[in-house]
Amino acid sequence: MSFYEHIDMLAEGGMLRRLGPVFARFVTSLAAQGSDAAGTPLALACLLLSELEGRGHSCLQLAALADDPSPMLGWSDDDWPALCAEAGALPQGAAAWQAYLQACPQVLSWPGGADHGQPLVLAGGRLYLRRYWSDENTVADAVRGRTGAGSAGPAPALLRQWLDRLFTHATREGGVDWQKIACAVAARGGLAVITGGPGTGKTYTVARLLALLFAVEGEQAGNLRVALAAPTGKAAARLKQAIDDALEKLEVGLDGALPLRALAERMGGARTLHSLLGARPDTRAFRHNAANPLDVDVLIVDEASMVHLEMMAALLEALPPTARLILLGDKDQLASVEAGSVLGDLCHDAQAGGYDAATAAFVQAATGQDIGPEYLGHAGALAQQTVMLRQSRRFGGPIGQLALAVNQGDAEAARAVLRADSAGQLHWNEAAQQEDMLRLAAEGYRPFLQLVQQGSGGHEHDAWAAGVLQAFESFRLLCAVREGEWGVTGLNDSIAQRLESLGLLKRRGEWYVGRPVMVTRNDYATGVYNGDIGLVLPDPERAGSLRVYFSDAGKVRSVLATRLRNVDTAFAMTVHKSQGSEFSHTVLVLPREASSVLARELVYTGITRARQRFTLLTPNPGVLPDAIRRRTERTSGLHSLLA
Ligand SMILES: Nc1ncnc2c1ncn2[C@@H]1O[C@H](COP(=O)(O)OP(=O)(O)OP(=O)(O)O)[C@@H](O)[C@H]1O
Repeated sequence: MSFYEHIDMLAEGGMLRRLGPVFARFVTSLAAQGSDAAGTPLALACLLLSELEGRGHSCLQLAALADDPSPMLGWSDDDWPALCAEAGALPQGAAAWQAYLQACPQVLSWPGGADHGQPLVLAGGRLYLRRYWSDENTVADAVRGRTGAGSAGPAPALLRQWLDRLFTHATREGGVDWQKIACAVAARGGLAVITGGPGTGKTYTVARLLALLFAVEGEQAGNLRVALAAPTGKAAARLKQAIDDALEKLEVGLDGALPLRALAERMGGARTLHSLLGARPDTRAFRHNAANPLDVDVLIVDEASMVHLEMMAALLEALPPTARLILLGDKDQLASVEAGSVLGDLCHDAQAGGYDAATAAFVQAATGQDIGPEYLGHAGALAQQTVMLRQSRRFGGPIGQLALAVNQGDAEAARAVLRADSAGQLHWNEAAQQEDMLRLAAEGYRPFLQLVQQGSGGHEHDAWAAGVLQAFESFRLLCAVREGEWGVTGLNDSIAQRLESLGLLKRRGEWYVGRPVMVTRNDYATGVYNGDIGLVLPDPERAGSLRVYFSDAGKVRSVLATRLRNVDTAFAMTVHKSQGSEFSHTVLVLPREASSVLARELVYTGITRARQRFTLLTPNPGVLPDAIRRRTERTSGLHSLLA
């Protein structure tokens, strides 16, 4: 078999993205040497690069080409050696690959090479698709510009005066109040990254930061343009609600010293990043960019772990240099579905701290606190603007212990927590059958479906729909994979069948009352975005017609069902798509077979979606320790660019 026949066959069999062979042929053909037999080392590199891009990596380390990337790709042991043999004489080792690629006319060697718009870029021992190379540089340049020397903020004494009033709770974080430090640090620069697990007070902190920024503005506070955003509508709505509530309480706590409620009202709603940047149909370009920047002084972005590289680059480009950016998120969660692991890369030093003497002195002056010696060091400028919140206020119980054990990669501890008595908060069905899953789903979805069946009963239709949407949020079934016996696609169908057999649903064709749907593609005409979740309910205006109801920044919005084209049923959804949401009872279903996608970050993200109850279903209990031990590594050059 020839190299190209082999890769076509792998693509046919689903082992490779279909794009890979097409891309490999396209790039090799550019140098007019592209008969199917020629240029195969480059074709091999393109194939691997395309495959990795599809799995969220922003580039390819040449070392991976020189080694066997099969474990990273989850391939069988035979395919890579076979492809290498078919590709002919290959460069041996990373240095030889470097020399070979540098000589290819399709590759821009950076720095130093002449730029003719080549599709590939070789930089720092990494091979990139040009787009990601450019995005990584945009992000790195913007981060450097926003964290470099010269960023001046209000005087530490002024910060101290307000911070002492805003943080009146006793310090509980082992003597260091990281929340207060986060506020001080964020107030002094053009960029701050605040990371922490669920319930560590990211929103609590950012509400106080806003109050602080308003306070130091004095009489000009009303002119401060603040924007709140998140990758999904749901996360945006949660952020807005939490900030409004916190500012309202703070105004009372400060005896009216700051008109925080009025300022919160002026801020307006929170938006998705797509809508903030002005996404347009049929183009990747946004309405807001460097030439038409966003009209903001402070931008707060929640759930930043979900923001992919391309979006972060677009956001930073559209942000005026004078504006302050605050990124909030949990660095340990799954990275974005699309390429990049931006928050993880930005938080490289967050755990260790690495604060230098200047930061320590500033923190002492602005908060009255000493950063413990264990957190001092010489990390870079970004680390000086990064704070990790370390104590969970909401997650102290068994769910929190489980999340911690998983995050630390301690499979034994995770098993022990799961098996211990947790007063009903944790449950592990170690040898789950489909029937167990169906029983749980019926029990979990019954309350919302009963509300649906009761109908609005003469009440205001939108208020009723809001209640149904809220009831739907109390339970969710999350899967690790899409396909197979324990994947989203099959489970959705079986759950719908079960609910129908129990008389909770009446399915008639694709659209039926009570069907939860997840939008799978941005649709600008109807204003729904990838990841939005809605419920199919009757149209109050037209008998027999159905609408899909979405919760949008605290309000209810609906779209005629037949206008939505790209949706999936969402009784079961992937852990990836559940990011940014929390449910009272979350059920995580792992598949029977271990795989490269089944990793620690996925299990951690699944667990931390649970507010009060977490149930784990494993048809094969052995996959759990395996998943906890495996880390998802994403290749990216961002950390090196920032170092
Ligand atoms: N310093 C504090 N003192 C008292 N209560 C606090 C403090 N910090 C946070 N809380 C409370 O703990 C709970 C969790 O805080 P918050 O919602 O801000 O966490 P979070 O990190 O944003 O969580 P998530 O990632 O799940 O959104 C809230 O009820 C909040 O009011």
